[in-house]
Amino acid sequence: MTAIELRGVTKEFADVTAVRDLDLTVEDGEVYGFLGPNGAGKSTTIDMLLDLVRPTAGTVRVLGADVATDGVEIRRRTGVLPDGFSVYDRLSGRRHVEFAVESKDADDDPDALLDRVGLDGDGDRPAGEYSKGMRQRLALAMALVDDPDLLILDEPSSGLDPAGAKEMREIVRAEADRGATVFFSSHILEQVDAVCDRVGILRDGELVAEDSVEGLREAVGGEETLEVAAAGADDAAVDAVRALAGVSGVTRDGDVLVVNCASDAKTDVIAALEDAGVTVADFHTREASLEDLFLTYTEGDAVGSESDSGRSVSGPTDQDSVDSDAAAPDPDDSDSGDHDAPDDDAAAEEVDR
Ligand SMILES: Nc1ncnc2c1ncn2[C@@H]1O[C@H](COP(=O)(O)OP(=O)(O)OP(=O)(O)O)[C@@H](O)[C@H]1O
Repeated sequence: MTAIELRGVTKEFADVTAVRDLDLTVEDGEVYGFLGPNGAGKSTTIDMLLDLVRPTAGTVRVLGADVATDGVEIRRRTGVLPDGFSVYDRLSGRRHVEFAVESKDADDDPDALLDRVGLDGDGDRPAGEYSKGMRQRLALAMALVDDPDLLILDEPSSGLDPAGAKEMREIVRAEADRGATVFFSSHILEQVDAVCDRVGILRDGELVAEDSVEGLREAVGGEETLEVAAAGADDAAVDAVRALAGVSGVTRDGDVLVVNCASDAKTDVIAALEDAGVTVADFHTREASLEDLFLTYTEGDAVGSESDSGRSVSGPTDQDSVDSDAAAPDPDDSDSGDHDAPDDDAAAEEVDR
């Protein structure tokens, strides 16, 4: 069975197309890393999986059901770690987990879940005293309630220290071993390496690559990163480099141009810069890191180009938005249902983030 299936999904907010004609399939039991730079459309896609935002076009199916009509059943089987999780300051961490257990009518031991996410000993403290990383751990404990068939984690490593990020990866792997499907977003490729079966890279709302991390590496194989100290390089010089055969991306890091290119294109790069009147003070190559790989897919045309996507990128607006405080439980609201999703009749047309 497919755990997640998006077909031709587009989401437009006023003059911003956040997601564009997206086809995406995640199979049952897969760990899928959903990557992209800031503003690529990851959270919007996740909001559509949760029916917090309705697509402008296309269909969204989760766990074999239509999110628009079967939201209650889907949410019962799904654990969510939302972006920007907010806590109830005065309530203890344990009370948050208890609430998640009650809202799913489950029988998990809250202390066992707190223990699992490394919050043993902190369960009695008010969550308002928790650090950012502790809040993230708490959100994960709540997402794990009732052994969900699908875990949707939005930037789960955000705020975690390296040990916390490693523990998060171990939990993700353990959940997959149990048979759960895990879909999580990140803008850091390192965090999904070693834990994801497959990675999809989103850029300007479109899926620009989808493969295992190893497959992505192979796809850009033979590439090297050339760092050129070229203080005087203007946009025309950068464009000349970008136009060369064998060059897949150019970014600027201060006075240094970082060029992803085939190894036999290096001399052409230097020659093109010199032809453009640029004095090359120094250059060297470095091994492709995961970060380079990510940049190759997401920022290949980022330097010196006018908005090449044709997309107007403005900040979120309040237009047509509703306030959706879906992240934290409301212990005073006995009808509030799952902590991680709105009631059906409250399904938000748009989310104010
Ligand atoms: N409610 C909204 N109203 C208007 N524009 C929005 C709204 N929500 C998102 N957008 C826009 O849609 C685009 C994608 O945003 P989204 O939050 O989905 O990106 P993201 O990949 O999750 O980014 P980040 O990594 O920074 O969280 C951005 O241009 C953003 O400004």
